[in-house]
Amino acid sequence: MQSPPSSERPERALKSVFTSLPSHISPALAPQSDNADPESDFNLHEPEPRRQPPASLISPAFTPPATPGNATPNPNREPRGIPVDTSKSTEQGPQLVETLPEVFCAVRARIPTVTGSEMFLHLYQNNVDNKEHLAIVFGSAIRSKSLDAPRPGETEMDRMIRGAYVGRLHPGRTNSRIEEIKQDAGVQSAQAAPLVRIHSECYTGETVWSSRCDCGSQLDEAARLMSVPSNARTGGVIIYLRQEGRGIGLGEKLKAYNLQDLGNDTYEANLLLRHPADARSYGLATAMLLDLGVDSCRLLTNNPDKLRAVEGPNREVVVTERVPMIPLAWKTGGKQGVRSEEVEKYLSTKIEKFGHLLSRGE
Ligand SMILES: Nc1nc2c(ncn2[C@@H]2O[C@H](COP(=O)(O)OP(=O)(O)OP(=O)(O)O)[C@@H](O)[C@H]2O)c(=O)[nH]1
Repeated sequence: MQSPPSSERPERALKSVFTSLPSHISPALAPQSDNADPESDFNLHEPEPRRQPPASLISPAFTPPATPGNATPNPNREPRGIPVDTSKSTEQGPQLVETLPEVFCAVRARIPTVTGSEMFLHLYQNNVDNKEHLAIVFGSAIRSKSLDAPRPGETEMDRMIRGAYVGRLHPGRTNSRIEEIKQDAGVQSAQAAPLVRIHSECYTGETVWSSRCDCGSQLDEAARLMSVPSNARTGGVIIYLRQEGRGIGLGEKLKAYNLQDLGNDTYEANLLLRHPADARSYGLATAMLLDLGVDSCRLLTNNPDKLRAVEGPNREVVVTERVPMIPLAWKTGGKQGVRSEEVEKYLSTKIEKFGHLLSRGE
């Protein structure tokens, strides 16, 4: 069932949630008016404010993404891309940032993974928050423009230490070979659209084994798909955004979990805490993709809001295909992935209330 556009959903849902508030929930939690509370960390109708996030939203200093899973669930049944043309969409989409943030890749390093595949971890800084957002890049042809650009006064050793080199580092190497960087950039522009996943940080699902959601196995599966030969040819990127708990932060997400144990779903729990059902934005992802030379992509997602939001306000990045993100437990008949009563409810809520493009038969 297609749910209403995201911009209409919160208010409508608020009414039904608050008219049926259980007696143990304080009426103080209810919003004071139809508009978002000006004191609130988030406003449903305004673009994300350009200021330092409150302390409660700052994620732990570094939450490393889980290493990719090492088994192939079903190599003969990889999800097939579905062509999309978001420019023809008549539905009201998600709220978009007006201008793209500025991003800057400070450093990258080669990371060999436990599966044997290799990726380059790119650490980004930006002008809208003080978090270290990451791009996990599969394949050597996708390169960051801001990383490769020469920096004043730097030596060849400086360049190699911050990862602005081509090929591989080895003991005794003395040159980052700037000319080859330019050649690589030319090759990149001729390539087909790479597979892209925009992943939002989930400390509970990726690090401390939570079975309330399938975020950890989604991250593993995205990394696995980027390494299969058909995708390895185009290269792949996982943009890892530090917007924990759909943007409400870890502390608030833990409160939401307690509200879920009290009988609310993930959607209602956010509203009871006076947050939007989904407080994320994707302007940083768009800007990071552009910095990586990716102006069209095949996007691995079921989330219709993400599909349009990642393109940016002026369709700076075009999504040519949507590749479904099928839960690993469904795909493998429960042999891999997350299985629990909670994750089933989490997935049902995504479909029924967030309008995710996923059905039980997949
Ligand atoms: N507030 C809140 N956030 C949650 C909950 N469960 C998971 N999350 C967060 O949801 C985010 C994961 O969503 P994603 O997998 O990136 O994206 P999605 O909207 O589910 O869409 P897909 O691309 O189809 O997976 C992470 O930031 C998690 O921390 C929950 O119960 N409440």
